[in-house]
Amino acid sequence: MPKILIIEDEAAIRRVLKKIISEENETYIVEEAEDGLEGLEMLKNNDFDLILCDIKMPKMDGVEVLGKAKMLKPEVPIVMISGHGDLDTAVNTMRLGAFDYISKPPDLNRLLNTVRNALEQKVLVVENKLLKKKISKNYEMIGESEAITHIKEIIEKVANTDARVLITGPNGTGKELVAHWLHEKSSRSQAPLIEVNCAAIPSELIESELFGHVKGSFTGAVKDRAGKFESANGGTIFLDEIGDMSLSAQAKVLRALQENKVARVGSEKDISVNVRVVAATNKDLQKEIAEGNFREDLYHRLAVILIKVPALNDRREDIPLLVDFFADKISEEQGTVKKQFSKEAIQLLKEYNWTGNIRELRNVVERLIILGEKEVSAKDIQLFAQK
Ligand SMILES: Nc1ncnc2c1ncn2[C@@H]1O[C@H](COP(=O)(O)OP(=O)(O)OP(=O)(O)O)[C@@H](O)[C@H]1O
Repeated sequence: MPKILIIEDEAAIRRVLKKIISEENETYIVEEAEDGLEGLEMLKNNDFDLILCDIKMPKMDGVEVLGKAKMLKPEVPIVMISGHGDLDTAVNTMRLGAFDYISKPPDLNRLLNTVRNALEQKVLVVENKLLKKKISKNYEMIGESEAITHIKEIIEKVANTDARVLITGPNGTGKELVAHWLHEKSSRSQAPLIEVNCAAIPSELIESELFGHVKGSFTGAVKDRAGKFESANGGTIFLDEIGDMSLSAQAKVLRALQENKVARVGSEKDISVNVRVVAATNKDLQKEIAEGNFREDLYHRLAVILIKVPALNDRREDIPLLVDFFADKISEEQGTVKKQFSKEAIQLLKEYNWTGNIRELRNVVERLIILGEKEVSAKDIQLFAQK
């Protein structure tokens, strides 16, 4: 059922809007906020499908509410309500991402049409996003820096072998991307790539997750179950965050790598598997070995080929390409015209003090696209950097 939020300080207008909308369709759920602050608070805590927002309001005006709401939930369409004096502002808000505007006093037909269209578009945007996520091979590796070129060369060379690969690098630098490329470019690409996030699985469950179990082998093992190694048979297993794996699980993985065999928890029977192993970690495994947290023999088994993915700050020359790539993707996802970034803006992004995580760059590009003018300028970036 579509949920609509009206942010409007005049109680009389709120009442009229609510009455018209609720009477039009009884499945519409209409909620009200008296000012922008209250509206944003409600938006934070609830999922709305549409917002109607007045422009002139005390505490926080509608334009500011629009900017903040777009940052919080970019997919929710916002229709501005304009009074006599702020028609120009209303027109301008469309450039800031408003879906449409209506004038006070609201014209019944125009209001209902706008509400219908906005709700339809919301459904489309969300569906589109989901589809894109599903079908897009989200694994394009952007970059022409020396470091990225070197990584691409290694991938080309080793993808089609069964050599084990250990990928290291800080969080969010593209380790998972490298693993996907290795799989996609290998002769195993028709078989599955099975990912296991070793840090996310409690240590007492990791063995059963990786190797499976037989019914009754522990409380909760209600039936036989195959593990990830078996599921990945013929393909690749990607052991992400391997530096976080317990020592006892490491011993089991070592055996699987040495013998290409696994045994389900609670069973004596060995099962042969043909799996290529790719692992990744953001930890310094040499240090973990020195501290007794990681098995040296396992390290040597895993790190036949070592790929080090650099942090974003060590490959700043790729930032313009990445910004362009993300701007493309974001406009595609939002169904809007791609925004350009001025040369000066790109330069500032190149010099920005990043944490190194590429997700941060993507988020910043998305925010700038939503809040910036037709072309994102150096001023937009300076304003952003002050916050
Ligand atoms: N070279 C690149 N080109 C395009 N996108 C990239 C690139 N590197 C990373 N990304 C994107 O950045 C995000 C983080 O990448 P990824 O998940 O591969 O990093 P990670 O190192 O595995 O992260 P974590 O350590 O958090 O698991 C993803 O959305 C990915 O698509």
